[in-house]
Amino acid sequence: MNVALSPPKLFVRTVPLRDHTAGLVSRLPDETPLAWLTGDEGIVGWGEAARLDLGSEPEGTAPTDTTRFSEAARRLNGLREHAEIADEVGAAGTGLVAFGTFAFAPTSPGSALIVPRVLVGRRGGRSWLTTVSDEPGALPGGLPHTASAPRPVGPVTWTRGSLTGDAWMAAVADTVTRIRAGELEKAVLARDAFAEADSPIDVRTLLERLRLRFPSCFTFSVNGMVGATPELLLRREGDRLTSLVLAGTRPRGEDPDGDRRLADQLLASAKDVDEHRMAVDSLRTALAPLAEEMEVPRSPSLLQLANVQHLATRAHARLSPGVSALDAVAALHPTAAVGGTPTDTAMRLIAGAEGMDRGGYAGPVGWLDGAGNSEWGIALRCAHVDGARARLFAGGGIVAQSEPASELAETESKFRVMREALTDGS
Ligand SMILES: C=C(O[C@H]1C=CC=C(C(=O)O)[C@@H]1O)C(=O)O
Repeated sequence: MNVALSPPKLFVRTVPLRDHTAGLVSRLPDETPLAWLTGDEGIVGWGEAARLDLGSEPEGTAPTDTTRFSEAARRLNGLREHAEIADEVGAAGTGLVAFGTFAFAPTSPGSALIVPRVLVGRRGGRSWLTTVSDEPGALPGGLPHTASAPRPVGPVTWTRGSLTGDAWMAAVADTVTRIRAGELEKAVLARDAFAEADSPIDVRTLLERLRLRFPSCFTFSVNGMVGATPELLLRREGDRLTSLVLAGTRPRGEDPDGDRRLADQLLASAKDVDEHRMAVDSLRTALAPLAEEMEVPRSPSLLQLANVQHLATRAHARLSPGVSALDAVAALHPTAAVGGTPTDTAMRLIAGAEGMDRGGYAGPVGWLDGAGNSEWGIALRCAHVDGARARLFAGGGIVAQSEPASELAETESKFRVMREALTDGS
């Protein structure tokens, strides 16, 4: 684990921004853009006023170890205590904001919190600009640059992932056998795929395509992880927590009748309802010790996206005094929508069966401000983008009735999100 040096003193200023016309993505320069967007709203940032890299734990560490989250909280508090903040807006996402991404497994590298030099936000008809400087009085009152236009991605070459389709289906079959033998109830198995463009991928192009095609999802870019996830691990506003649990999937139909048939099948499928129930149970169990009140609907509803439809449960809770967003993230991750049931057994199975390290895939991704407001998605429908290369991820929940070929098809539907973002219009 990194040992924190004395945190830098940051001078933070948030001012209202009068120009509401420009889209948030169009504000971004092309280098290492930070983003959390829902449709036209959200926050974007660039530059690094502070970067907290959180180390990985040694092999053999318990798969549910939460050191990276407590380390993040401790170091972020250090930054906040030293910061001088002048916030003229005072809304969720103003003042000292950090974007973050956490690895799925405690032993994987890549967890980091980043405080951008510049942040632009928009929500509910208000826009704001936050600038972060190391010197008092050095804060610009307006936007410090004009962004260049996003570049098209160009031709992309695809190569297969860590496992072939057949090897991955064999891993699913083996998992089903272990589930039927009573070793566990559910495990979520994922696969990867690689794309290589002929020049560095402009993340802003991906962000714009993703937010337009998936306006109800959370389109993100943090530390190389880029995607549009439908799954909200948690939103914290004051003492209120909201979570959107997803598990259970069908593709979208070719026409309205076919689509409705697939939706009805999903809602009536004992296999999918059971898979979903386990994800909701894992949230309820993790949240109970942190919450004074909890409201979790008894049965799931339907969430339809451009590529797939899911069983969905929106849960609400009032957090007990003193429970921070990162406390809740540490408690909730990994839900059984990305891990399994029981969690520990599923995490060990995942580490052995997938033939790859998930990195930030299926880990928490999001942001938090100094007032405790925060949004964290589960990094799904995403890729790790590094220069001209992108590594895509997709997975599915495996239960006793799962069939390897349909699970493989489901991962293909989920890969479409990033495949199309990388190839649309080129
Ligand atoms: C693991 C993924 O999706 C999860 C979220 C929604 C539905 C899921 C499912 O039906 O298997 C998964 O639990 C993924 O997109 O890679």
